[in-house]
Amino acid sequence: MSPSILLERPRALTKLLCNLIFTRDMGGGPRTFPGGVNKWQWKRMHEKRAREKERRLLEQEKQLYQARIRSQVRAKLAGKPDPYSNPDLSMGHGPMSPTDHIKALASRFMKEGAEDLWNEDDGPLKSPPPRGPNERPGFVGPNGRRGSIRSPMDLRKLISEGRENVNFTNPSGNYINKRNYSGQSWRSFRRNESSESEDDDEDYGPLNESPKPSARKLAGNRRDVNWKIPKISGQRPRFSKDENSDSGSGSDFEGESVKYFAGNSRWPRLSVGGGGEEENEGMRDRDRDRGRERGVRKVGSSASLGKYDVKIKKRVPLQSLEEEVDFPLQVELIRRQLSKKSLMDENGGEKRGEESILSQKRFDECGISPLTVKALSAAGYVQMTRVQEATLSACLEGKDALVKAKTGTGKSAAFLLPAIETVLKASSNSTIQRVPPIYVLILCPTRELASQLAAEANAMLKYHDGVCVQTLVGGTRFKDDQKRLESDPCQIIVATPGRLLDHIENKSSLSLRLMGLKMLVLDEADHLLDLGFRKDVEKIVDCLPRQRQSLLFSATVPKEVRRISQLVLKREHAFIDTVGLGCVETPAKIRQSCLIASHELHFQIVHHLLKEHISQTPDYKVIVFCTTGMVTSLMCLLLREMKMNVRELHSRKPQLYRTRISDEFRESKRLILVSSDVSARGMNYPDVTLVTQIGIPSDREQYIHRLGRTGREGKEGEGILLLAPWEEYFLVEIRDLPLEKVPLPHLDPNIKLKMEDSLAKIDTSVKESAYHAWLGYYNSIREIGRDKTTLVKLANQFCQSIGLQKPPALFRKTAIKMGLKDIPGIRIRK
Ligand SMILES: Nc1ncnc2c1ncn2[C@@H]1O[C@H](COP(=O)(O)OP(=O)(O)OP(=O)(O)O)[C@@H](O)[C@H]1O
Repeated sequence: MSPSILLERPRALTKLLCNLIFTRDMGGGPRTFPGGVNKWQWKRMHEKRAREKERRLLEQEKQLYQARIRSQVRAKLAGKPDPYSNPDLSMGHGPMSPTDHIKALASRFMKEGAEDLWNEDDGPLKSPPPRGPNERPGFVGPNGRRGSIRSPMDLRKLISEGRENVNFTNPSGNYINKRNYSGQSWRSFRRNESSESEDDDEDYGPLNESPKPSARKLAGNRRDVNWKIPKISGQRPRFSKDENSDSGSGSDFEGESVKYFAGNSRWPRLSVGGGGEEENEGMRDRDRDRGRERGVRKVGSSASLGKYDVKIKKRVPLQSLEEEVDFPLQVELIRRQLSKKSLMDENGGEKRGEESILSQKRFDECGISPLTVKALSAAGYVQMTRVQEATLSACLEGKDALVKAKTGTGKSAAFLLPAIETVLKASSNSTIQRVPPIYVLILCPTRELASQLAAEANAMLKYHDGVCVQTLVGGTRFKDDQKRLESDPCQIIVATPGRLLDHIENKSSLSLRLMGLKMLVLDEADHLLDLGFRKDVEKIVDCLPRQRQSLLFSATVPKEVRRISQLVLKREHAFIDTVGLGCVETPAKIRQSCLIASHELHFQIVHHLLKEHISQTPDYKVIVFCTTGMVTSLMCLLLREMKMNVRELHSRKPQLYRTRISDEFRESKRLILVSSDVSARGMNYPDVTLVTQIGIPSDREQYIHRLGRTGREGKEGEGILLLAPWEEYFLVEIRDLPLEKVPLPHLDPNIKLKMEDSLAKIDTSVKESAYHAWLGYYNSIREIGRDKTTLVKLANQFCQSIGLQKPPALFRKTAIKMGLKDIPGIRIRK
């Protein structure tokens, strides 16, 4: 439309402007529907048309039916033979007799499984009122109830004549399914209901059941309980909270469920709460009465059987139930059942000696280089582990993969072997290049893990001359990295994201070398794709060639990670889960227990647990995980004061020290490592006998990884989680894991005094830093960090437990950042 036309035709201009404004306001795309309507109006219009069409068709059917009855009555009055009783007519294509017509309708609608054909307007919404002895349907008696002049056709008889397996009425006049009816009282029938009723398809609602509940209504009324799809037999689809339900009533309900009853004439109301059989019966009567009072329509639509429509049971629409029940919770329940089962299986397997992580397949059968096989044999690897067997062929084929396998099952070798093969293949294919390409990049979250992976890769490369690995991790001099990279060109790099990004952003030659990348591996992928690392990982991935193979490995793959893994993986990647859906994610041979005690007892309890473990385990090797670096430091100092053989490892320590301690702990026995989360993931310290976690881990995944430092390679292990009472909520997150709550041990009062003495000897600055770190850690945990007042109170409890008289002051800036500035109990530094 040219501008001049618009100026000449102001209406066209207005319309165009309206369209523009309208389109923007609605946030939709351009108007593409005829008649100037938007998509919603268009949709509504079509829905309305469809409804009208349906109504018209039903009206036609009704008229046809009435016409048949009229002609039959007329013929009868005129003394003529019933035109529809003519067998020629009824057998042929002519109009049917009313009886046959009803029979036909009945067979169409009343057969088993045909309930799906019933539309929402079918049948009476309320059960027919109880009839007096002289009352008949259709006749309005003096009491206002309907009766009938003529005896109604006995539809039940009609149906039962033609069909064996149809519905019968229960003693209260409601229909039940024949196969469920045994002539008992309705209640006792339900009680004695056998496993026959286990078939969901046989679960029907009562005669006067309202149609399917409105999704919105149900959702609106839903409370945070475990909803269960109820098993209902010949009764109103009833959901009730399990606590009061009569388990002997044969209702088949387990756990909590929703009670759902006809609260208004059309839609059932959903309520949560107790209510046994009696209450429900009473409810039903009340609903019936209410329906009567309001003159609820008692006959169905024209498509129904009119007053003979004694349909009483409408199958609970399974689809709608699936929508209404809390689906994630249903999944969770199933998961838990599977967990239990798998745990039992695993325990059974244990007994049969099936707990080994090894598979039957040998490395020399899987098509990897013989030199690698030789190196593996030298390292004592002959057979593959299960995860290696499950992943190796897909990885060697060049597929992208996301792999989940339990801790300590050999994931590192599972990606290092294909990585080495990739280098060998690429090296043999390439010509001499000016900048030696890096073929494999392995990202991992910690420096110690990077060193460990590089060491493992080097062991596998023992007989491959010319292939080498380098690490790029923080805590070392950047210039040294650069020199190393130049003097000793490598094909495999193991890096932590931060340091690698430094190199990429510094425009070192590394960026150029990464252009030849063939394979990217993310070890501890879920952690690397977590908020802390994701940005760096995204930036790194942006600098890598798109034509590459990507492998993601972890012992935990939460749903969000599965989704965002697409950042790195190709769409058609393989997801290899060797844990199995619904199976316990922790190794079966780790005994897990939990202790709940107030903060002031924590140090004593830790001391007691360690002493006990040492006395029982001559070759003990223990890791004590603390929430933060400074709390780790304090714990280590305290245990050292208590004359225990401890080392500390956390990010506050210089890298050289960290490496030394890590190596020492790997090689040693009879040593306790007090560590922050730097040792939580991937670290393979052999034969750790006990892992203790003090305070809540940052999340469920972190609990699993920390615990996984023990019980590796299918060996036995022990894990103890020590929580303060207010931290107990965390147990819900790990409820599917086999954790046993144990009572508090008896604590020696002398140890308490000794502990207090030892605490007094520790420098106040360490305790103050521990308080600040504690506050920062828990402030970042959603569940408690939101309630600042409570958080500060709890922090002050912790403060007292570490022997500080009053909480140390915070810098104003820090307090503001943490949202704690005006919270009572917080002291601000002047
Ligand atoms: N094929 C094999 N045969 C024998 N031992 C193996 C084999 N593969 C791996 N291992 C050993 O199993 C142990 C655990 O391996 P690894 O550290 O790779 O586990 P992981 O699954 O990566 O654990 P995490 O989830 O904690 O990172 C190591 O000691 C390793 O040497």
